[in-house]
Amino acid sequence: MLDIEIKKSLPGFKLEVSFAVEREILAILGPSGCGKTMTLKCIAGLIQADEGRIALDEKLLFDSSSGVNIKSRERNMGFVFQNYALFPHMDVFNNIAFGIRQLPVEDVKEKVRLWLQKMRLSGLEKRYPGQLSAGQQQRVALARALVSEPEVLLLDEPFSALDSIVKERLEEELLEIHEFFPGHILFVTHNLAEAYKLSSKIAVYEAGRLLQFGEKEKVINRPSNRVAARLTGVKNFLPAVVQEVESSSLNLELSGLGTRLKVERAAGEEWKTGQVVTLGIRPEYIQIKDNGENIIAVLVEEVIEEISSYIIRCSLAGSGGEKILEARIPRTEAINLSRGDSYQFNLPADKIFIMLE
Ligand SMILES: Nc1ncnc2c1ncn2[C@@H]1O[C@H](COP(=O)(O)OP(=O)(O)OP(=O)(O)O)[C@@H](O)[C@H]1O
Repeated sequence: MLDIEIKKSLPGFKLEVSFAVEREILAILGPSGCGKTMTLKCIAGLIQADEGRIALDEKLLFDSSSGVNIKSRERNMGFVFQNYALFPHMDVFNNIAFGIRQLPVEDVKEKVRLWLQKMRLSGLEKRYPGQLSAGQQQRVALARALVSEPEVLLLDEPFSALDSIVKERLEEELLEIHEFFPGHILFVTHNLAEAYKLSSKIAVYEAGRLLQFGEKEKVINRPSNRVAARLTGVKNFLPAVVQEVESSSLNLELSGLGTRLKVERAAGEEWKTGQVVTLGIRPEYIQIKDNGENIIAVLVEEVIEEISSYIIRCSLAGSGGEKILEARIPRTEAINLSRGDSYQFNLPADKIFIMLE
């Protein structure tokens, strides 16, 4: 287990996070400047936290209370930086060999050969970083980080500078690496789709704080608060009042509209009749349907065509254009909508989540 508790203050910025990962891929997701890179650097020992504790299984790497601070190079971690940070004056072979240069020459050759092969770099060992494509440079950076068989792989926006085809291939390679890499992988991203595709857990950051941490399904489907919801792509928030609390569901009334909606109750959540809440639903979970439960009348405000879906912005009927809902409907659904049309949406009870704010 990699167990992390970090506090670090800089002028105008404070990072305070704690979480633990267990040999899985964790995505650290959040907007620019929220402390994602700083977290990786503290874990790697490249910068020192002011307070806290970092433990890798039984081994204490950092502990401010007992003064433990293991040197970066002794932490057994591989770090891949956003801009690859390859040594420009070294060829591919020597870049990859850098972290194991203390080993006997034959061992170095064998290990580098293995990683050249694994990362599809065979034949490029004599090239310099300036003679490689961005994707090749990133594969060298990954090989360099993994050749020393680290226990932790830290990736700082590893794919952000790549075009979508190269990025997709490298994402698949990362998933393959994970199959034979027995350690922990932490990767920083501000791309929700990438976080969801690659990780099993997601940590959502905002301004140096951890807003939510957990299984990716839970983070996506049950955001803990409005900011975490927004950061994970939820567009729809509506005020409501709890009308009835049943064992596995709740009945809500949309404030100011009187529309009743049924919501599945998540395990462990306690709600009371009369409580004012905010209801949230992701645009892709809204369906076009005019019968069954949770049908809501809307007025189309805007239709945007994307490659695979229509983004439909609507106002709730009776709200005077005040309450807006956004739906993402697959283009496989034959719809013919334009601004001003009246329509009906279905908000599935198991896809709505509710929050106190
Ligand atoms: N050496 C430093 N001295 C002072 N402030 C710093 C230093 N390094 C980073 N910061 C500040 O700390 C905050 C967190 O930076 P960090 O690089 O961790 O952000 P990030 O979430 O990785 O952002 P991005 O996605 O833009 O890389 C930012 O406000 C940044 O300006």
